[in-house]
Amino acid sequence: MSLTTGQVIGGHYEVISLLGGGGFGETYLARDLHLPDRPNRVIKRLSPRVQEASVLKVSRRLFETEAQVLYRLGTHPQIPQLFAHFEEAAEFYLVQEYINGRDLSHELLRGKPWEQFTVAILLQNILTILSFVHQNHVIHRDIKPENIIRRRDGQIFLIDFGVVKEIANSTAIATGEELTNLTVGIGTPGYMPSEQAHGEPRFASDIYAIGMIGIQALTGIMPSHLGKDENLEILWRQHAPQIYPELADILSRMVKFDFRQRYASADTAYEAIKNFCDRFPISNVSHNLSTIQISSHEEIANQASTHLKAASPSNQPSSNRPTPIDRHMDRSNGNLAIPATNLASNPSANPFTNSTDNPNTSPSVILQHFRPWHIGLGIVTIGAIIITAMILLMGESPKPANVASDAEQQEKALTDQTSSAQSSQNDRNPQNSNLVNGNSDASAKFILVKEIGNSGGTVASNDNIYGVSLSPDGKTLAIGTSNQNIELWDFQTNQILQTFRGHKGRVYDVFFSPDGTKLVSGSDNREAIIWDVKTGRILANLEGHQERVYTTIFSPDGKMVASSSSDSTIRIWDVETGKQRQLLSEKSWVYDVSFSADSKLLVSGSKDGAIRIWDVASGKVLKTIVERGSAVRSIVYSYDNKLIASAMEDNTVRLWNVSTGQQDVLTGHTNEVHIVAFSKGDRLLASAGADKSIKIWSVKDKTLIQTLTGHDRGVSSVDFSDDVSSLVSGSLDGKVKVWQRSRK
Ligand SMILES: Nc1ncnc2c1ncn2[C@@H]1O[C@H](COP(=O)(O)OP(=O)(O)OP(=O)(O)O)[C@@H](O)[C@H]1O
Repeated sequence: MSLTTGQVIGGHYEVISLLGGGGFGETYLARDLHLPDRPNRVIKRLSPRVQEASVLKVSRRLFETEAQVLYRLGTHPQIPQLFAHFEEAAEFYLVQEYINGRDLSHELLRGKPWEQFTVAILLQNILTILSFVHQNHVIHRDIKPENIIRRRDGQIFLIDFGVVKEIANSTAIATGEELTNLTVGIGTPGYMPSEQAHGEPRFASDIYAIGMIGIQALTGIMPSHLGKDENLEILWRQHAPQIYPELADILSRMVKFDFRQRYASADTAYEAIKNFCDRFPISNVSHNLSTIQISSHEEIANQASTHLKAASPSNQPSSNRPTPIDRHMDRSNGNLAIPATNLASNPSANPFTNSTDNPNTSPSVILQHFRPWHIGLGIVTIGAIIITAMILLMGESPKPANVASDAEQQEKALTDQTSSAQSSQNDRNPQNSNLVNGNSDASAKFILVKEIGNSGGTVASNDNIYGVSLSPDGKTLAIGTSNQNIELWDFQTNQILQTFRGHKGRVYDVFFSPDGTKLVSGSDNREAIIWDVKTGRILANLEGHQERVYTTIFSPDGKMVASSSSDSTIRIWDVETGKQRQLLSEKSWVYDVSFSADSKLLVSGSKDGAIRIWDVASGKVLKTIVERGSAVRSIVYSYDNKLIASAMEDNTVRLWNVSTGQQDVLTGHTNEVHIVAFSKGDRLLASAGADKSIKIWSVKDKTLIQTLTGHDRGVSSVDFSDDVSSLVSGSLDGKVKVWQRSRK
């Protein structure tokens, strides 16, 4: 007989409602009357079918054993905690933590495939939990979307261990060859491999189930609707033609018919996905004023290694169960797994719509992110400002440690300023024609003067900066962050001015309109948004991209926005109406685009190496400069439109002559180059990327002037101030550095 609402069991658990019932009993939502705030609990009732004393004795022993396993498993931050177990009236009860959220079946919608890196992150997340489960000698045996709950704050939980059994044979565990005798009938068709269906589940059976969830996410097709080939392998790849073959290979291996051909452990499957993410960074883009780079592998590695550490049994003794604060901190990892598709199509599924639930916004959590070194950083920053001020007063230039000696070898740089460049600068932004052109000093160099955004904002130490953009008047700095926020900072006083909240994914790009009144931004959640800078109001949601948006830029006339995406399209939008004007189709991810000064042309750079010039009005390709080659991470028109600079994955920077197609190859970076930016007037070119350095080049001489070092991770974005007195750099290290040009 079922329990009824209001019934109290175990002396203090009051039944609220029936959540469900499986072959082993029922599951109820209840509240604990003994605790002050009467917290919700999940109660599982296991009813032995036979009430004979001898059978009950065996059942009791099994229940006791299983409860001990569940206590252990519940020490993982992504598995519900087991609070109690008891027997009442010959029935067995488990009292578990209630996970307030929705299971993944609400996100894995038919016909709505997820973006591949979102899937990769989700799989890594689940595999880290599975690693912990397997280290505890447990095969879950029923991993499916219904048994993965996403809590309201975004964290993923693996549930339904009612069917798990401890595996006795520990020697077999190491080989992955163990059997268990309590398995028949457990599992769900579609997610259950053949060996499990035949009563012989293995650790690799759980890997199969996770692989099938990945395939479901990538194809939008229910596993039971997928066919099999003559070798009984799942036929699925043709349903996800857009994904990297390398990722497809990993998924195919996870779901191999023969369990011996699957990954040997959750850890090895996890490693394979991690390596994939390392090899294929999500995106890197740049444009003519502000530039961005997304190198998700670094984040994924960090997040996942955090999970793996947490997953290690030695790190998870029950006495060390994460505190509520730990769990808050852990939430940010779960956040990344939110499917773009789902969030866009089903806003109610967004666990962050309730801002009070977002741990990143609560002062206590911001305080949690505060570290002693922030004080040190503040002192260093203040010191740097004072020293710089003294230097400027005395007309002296320091030789900071982070300015490489090659800068000194390039003393002759920054010469030969051409008047044509000056006039093109003025053409491009007439209201700025009286700006001082900082290039008149032939020996000027950039030195680090301060860092922005380290206190008072929302950026935590493990967040990444993807985009920086200086307003045309040089007073405001916009920062696009991995925590989904855009921050506006007073560039002079280093005070935060505003935080724009509205993106539901990592903000990959930010860009001011030419008059500085608007900002456009793009995110990995397919969004592009135009904001009113003064009020922070959303002026337009630019809806259409099917995958992450790498670049969002205004045309120099301020009338259009161009956006580029991993959906292999470039879209041109009307700023006034927010409507799409043009859809330009590429053959692979478009990392970056840049407008010509007259707003009539657009140059694009893509993952397959294609560099094309498009006619904005007609949407036609006017010229293909390169058809295939090294991936182009960033592309930018010079202000006089005579040159195009590109940042390449082959560690080079290239300068293309637009009329002849000839190129100069600038070498010096020791890793992928992710961004390039011309200074106004086209005398300087800044490049930066995975080698953590920023290089300043003389455009005329094609020589290296200076190398700026100091960032701890890849540099994602750079922007010159219009008067070329400052250079701002943002990095995956979560820092924004300001480099000022000083007289020597
Ligand atoms: N710890 C939990 N927190 C929140 N909801 C839970 C928790 N455990 C189970 N649920 C929810 O309770 C419902 C019933 O769960 P249960 O585990 O009994 O699954 P079932 O599918 O009905 O049975 P079976 O165990 O046979 O799979 C499901 O909707 C599940 O999402």
